Amino acid sequence: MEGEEEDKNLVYFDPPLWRQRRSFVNEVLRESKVTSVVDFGCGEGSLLSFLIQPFEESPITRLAGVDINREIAEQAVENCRPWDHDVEFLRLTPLTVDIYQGSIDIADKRFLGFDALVCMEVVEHVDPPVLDKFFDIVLGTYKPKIVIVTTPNVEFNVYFPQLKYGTPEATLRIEDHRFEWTRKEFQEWGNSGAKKYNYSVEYTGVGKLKYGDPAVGNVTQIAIFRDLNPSSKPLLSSFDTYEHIEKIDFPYYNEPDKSYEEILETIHYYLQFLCNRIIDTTNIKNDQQHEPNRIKIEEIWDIHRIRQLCKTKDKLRDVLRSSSDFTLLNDEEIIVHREYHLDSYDHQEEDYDDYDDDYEYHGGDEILSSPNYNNDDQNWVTTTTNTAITTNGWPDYIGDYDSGWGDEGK
Ligand SMILES: C[S@@+](CC[C@H](N)C(=O)[O-])C[C@H]1O[C@@H](n2cnc3c(N)ncnc32)[C@H](O)[C@@H]1O
Ligand SMILES: [Mg+2]
Repeated sequence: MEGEEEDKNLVYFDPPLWRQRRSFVNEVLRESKVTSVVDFGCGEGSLLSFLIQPFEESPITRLAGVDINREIAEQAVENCRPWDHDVEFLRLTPLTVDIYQGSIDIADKRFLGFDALVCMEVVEHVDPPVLDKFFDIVLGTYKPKIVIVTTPNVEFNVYFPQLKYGTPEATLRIEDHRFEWTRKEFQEWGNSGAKKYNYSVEYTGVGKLKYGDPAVGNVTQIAIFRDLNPSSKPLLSSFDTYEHIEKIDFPYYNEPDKSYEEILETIHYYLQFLCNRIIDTTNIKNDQQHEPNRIKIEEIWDIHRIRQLCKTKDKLRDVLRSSSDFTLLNDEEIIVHREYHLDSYDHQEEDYDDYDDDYEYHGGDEILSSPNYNNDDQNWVTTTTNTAITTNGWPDYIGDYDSGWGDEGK
């Protein structure tokens, strides 16, 4: 920018480090297609709440967090509760979140069988006798498919002058740290566990400075362990228990399957708006190529209610194929052989009436219906909007709060 000199000595991370860490973990879990995740040393639930995502974005159905500090674990419970929009826009799959108070040097039977375990910025906070048990419990006993451990990279401390890294007066990033490892130390520790319990391990990290020396590495170092022998038996056979604080059940959509005819009726209902460009779910309004009766499958799929009814895009295609009102041009587009006259359309009032109470929590037996509009009958809510408001990450104020030990890499 003109007139502004960028301060090349500034230590800040863009995006903020807390976001880089959580996003990285989320990406790895997603690529690994895990459906259940334990957060070991979960703190106030920063990662857990980040992993609570709209149903179409994440296959995770089971989350658990454990922290040694009761108050902090109770905070995690509060941060992982469903929001109003989780009730308004129901997930297609169930999701439960269990929060426990307990220490990571204790094995609890209920933690066997999870796909993934994450231990983010925790190992450097525990004393040697606790850390000594880490691999026996995590890789030897819980044996998840994938384990992600993050911890500070002490070599990066050269960028925090106040820590006097490399001098006899060197201090750690925060007082509670028992140690901060070099990359070599972290890798020796990780390799020992991987070798003992037949896991592969790869090392990476997040958080680099724009003008920093790449040789110093990332501010946060990360190990990813993957089980090479999933059929081996758990090492420990005696278990203790963490104290269960709360089980949080997310409401989800579990209406019994509807017939093709019923689904088609709903599809026509939405198509009248799509064809007349009253709602536009994919922002193709300005696409000059667009013909009114030529609709992309993606546009129909973007409608929350259609996803509830069809569950998969393939089923949506099947339903469309079953009707002579449509020709599928390819797998991605249809031609609609019907004219919709909006003036004569009679609003589906009965659905509105049911709107407020027509949902239920996981486990009940009432049928769910989550119409895809809000209480204002003029105001149609498309999934594009919907996704934006159902992203269950941190509210901004928690992001700010978190930056205390996030942005500085602590
Ligand atoms: C720096 S915080 C990290 C929290 C969280 N993983 C995150 O990244 O947002 C370290 C957490 O580890 C927890 N902790 C420390 N020792 C523990 C132990 N032995 N067992 C379980 N949690 C522990 C602390 O209470 C604290 O919440
Ligand atoms: Mg720390």
